[in-house]
Amino acid sequence: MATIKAAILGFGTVGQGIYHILKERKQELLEKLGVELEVAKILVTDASKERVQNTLHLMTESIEDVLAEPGLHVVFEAIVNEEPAFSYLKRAVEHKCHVITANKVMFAKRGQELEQLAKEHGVGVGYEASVAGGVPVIKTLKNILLVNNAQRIQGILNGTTNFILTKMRIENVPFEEALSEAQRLGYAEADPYNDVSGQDAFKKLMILSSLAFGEQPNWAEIEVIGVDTISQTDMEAANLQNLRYRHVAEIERLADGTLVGKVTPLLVDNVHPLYSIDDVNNAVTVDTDYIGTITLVGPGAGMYPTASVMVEDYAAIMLKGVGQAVSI
Ligand SMILES: NC(=O)C1=CN([C@@H]2O[C@H](COP(=O)(O)OP(=O)(O)OC[C@H]3O[C@@H](n4cnc5c(N)ncnc54)[C@H](OP(=O)(O)O)[C@@H]3O)[C@@H](O)[C@H]2O)C=CC1
Ligand SMILES: N[C@@H](CC=O)C(=O)O
Repeated sequence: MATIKAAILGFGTVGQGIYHILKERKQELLEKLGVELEVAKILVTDASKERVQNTLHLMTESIEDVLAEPGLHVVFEAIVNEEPAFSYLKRAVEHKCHVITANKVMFAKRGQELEQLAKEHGVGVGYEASVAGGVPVIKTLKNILLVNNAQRIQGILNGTTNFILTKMRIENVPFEEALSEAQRLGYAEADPYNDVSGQDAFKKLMILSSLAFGEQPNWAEIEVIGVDTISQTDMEAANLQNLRYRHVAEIERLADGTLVGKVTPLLVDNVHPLYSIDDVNNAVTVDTDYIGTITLVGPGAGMYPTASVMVEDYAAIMLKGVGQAVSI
């Protein structure tokens, strides 16, 4: 039986989730993939801090140390921001490792470059977790857009803001209190500005745009408005009219070929498809020419939903081969 070595970059909510799942599903992965997956290195900024029992010996603060691990086969990246994440994954790819990322800030900007590099080196890139947490929107789009053309994508792409809006509406708690709860539950970004300002949903929308339309619009032309402008008074007024606030990201290809998009709070009525999407859930609706409209719904953030789709990405690369795992 072959043992395959994995490294985890970042050991917060998502990185720890990957570690737990690889441990908990060791036997199932062995049966399904025919290999034993062993976490050989974990990269953090402070290697002296023990986050999970019996992992101190795996910790390092150096990417050189990670890449020096003999037989390293896959790198799971769950750190934050474009850099050093992109440079680390670039080096991992050049090292002939498959790379799996949850980092939408990096992937929105450098994803296409990373995929090209991976192709040249014959390794796979998984990025399901970078959009809508546990909702399998990336693999669904890859599967249906071989024949169908996407016309429009609309959705709730941020779990934290949907959680906040739901708590404010149902429990009448102030914005700040709902945000603290989202942070405690591991939904919010290290800097929650990205969630509440709409920047996190915007990056996810750009990743979907690359996949669905083969390109991204000019970022400067996309209007991005966060939920931090919504007060409890606004929420009460909406409630009285049986309307609900949703933070909606959308992008559409116009007849002249132009891509137009926006990220903004929207008041929806009870016949709108996003009306019933509460809590940390996300929803993504895709209009296509042949299938028509499909909607995917599920947890948009959190340790296990996010980490599990990263492990699924790796399993898919192992089972189907690199050609099918990388983006179309
Ligand atoms: N939380 C969620 O539900 C989801 C998160 N994501 C994405 O996954 C990524 C990780 O998120 P999350 O786990 O919540 O974040 P956390 O803040 O919980 O954890 C981040 C981890 O990355 C480490 N880290 C940060 N910068 C560096 C660096 N330069 N070098 C080495 N390690 C570094 C931190 O180390 P240290 O502990 O030493 O500070 C920490 O362990 C982000 O890109 C996020 O957008 C995607 C989908 C869902
Ligand atoms: N902070 C993000 C985490 C997942 O991408 C969110 O709340 O959606």
